Amino acid sequence: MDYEPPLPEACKKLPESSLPLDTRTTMTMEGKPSSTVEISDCELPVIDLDRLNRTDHVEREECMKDIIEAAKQWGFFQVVSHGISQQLLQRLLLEQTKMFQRPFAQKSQETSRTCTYKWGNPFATNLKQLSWSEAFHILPHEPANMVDDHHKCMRLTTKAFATKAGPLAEMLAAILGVEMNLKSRYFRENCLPNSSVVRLNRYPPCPIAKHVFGFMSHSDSTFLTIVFQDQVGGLQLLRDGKWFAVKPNPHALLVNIGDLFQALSNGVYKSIRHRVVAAQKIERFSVAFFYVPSYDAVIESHGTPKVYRSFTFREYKQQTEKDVKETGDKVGLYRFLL
Ligand SMILES: O=C(O)CCC(=O)C(=O)O
Ligand SMILES: [Fe+2]
Repeated sequence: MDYEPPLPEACKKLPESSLPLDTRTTMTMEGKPSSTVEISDCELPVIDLDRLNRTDHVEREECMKDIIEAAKQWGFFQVVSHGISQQLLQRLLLEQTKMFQRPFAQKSQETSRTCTYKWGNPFATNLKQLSWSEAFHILPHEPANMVDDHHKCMRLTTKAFATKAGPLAEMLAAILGVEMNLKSRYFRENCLPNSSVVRLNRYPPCPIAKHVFGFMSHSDSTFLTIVFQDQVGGLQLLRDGKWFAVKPNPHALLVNIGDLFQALSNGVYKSIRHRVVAAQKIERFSVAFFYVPSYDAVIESHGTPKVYRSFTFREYKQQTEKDVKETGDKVGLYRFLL
């Protein structure tokens, strides 16, 4: 199909990586990824955010405690009653599908400051680093250069989603910040709507799913990430040295702690490595909302003794981009250890 990025050709140019056993998966009848014995499902905490609206303050505080505990113990959790309607999420999925169904040649030209098309990993040094996927990186609140009607609908829907996801992220971040006596205005001042980023992800069917990931193992360079995924599955997270599959929950959004919150909390909240296993016969879609600050924001560890030195978000981005260019992967927070 002329809309597929040339992932098979990119694979041929890369050496095989020796994948550890735990990365193997088998396929179900429908070609969905399913775990072999090495990978178990994990029951991520599901937090009902409606409890924050209760008049009973004990209920509200219990809910905040659950959020804080999930961020400490898991670094990943699910939220329901999150305030983003199913209608909007389904529209986003539809618009995203249409964007990806345009010819590859047309998608590749999408390189404006506010919307960039990416596929694979141009800096991969082996198959394990390739990422069998394509994505649009969008600055949802910036004025867009609307190329066509598809584009226009996708941008408007992405903006509507970000308009809801931003305040949701800010509320969760503020709750998590209380635990480390962070000033209540820290996130409001540093994470303005126009610094957030949305990534629309598509994972094409992958004939060599045993040799390549849909999305290589990584942690997010964010405070928080909010993910909406379809029902295909494939997301896995690393916990106590073992990979676990995250079962899609149609009513929930996923929330994960990113590197910046791990640094800010002096390592109390965990930015967990995660990856996506490719499916052999079906495509998968997801949308990630990245809650990040402006480039000048200072990330300073709150705790003693400090584990990380202070850095600006600009410094962090520059360092991770340099590492990715040189090695195919980012080193991340390790670079900022004291
Ligand atoms: O597709 C997913 O479920 C996760 C995507 C992801 O990890 C990311 O975009 O950073
Ligand atoms: Fe991620």
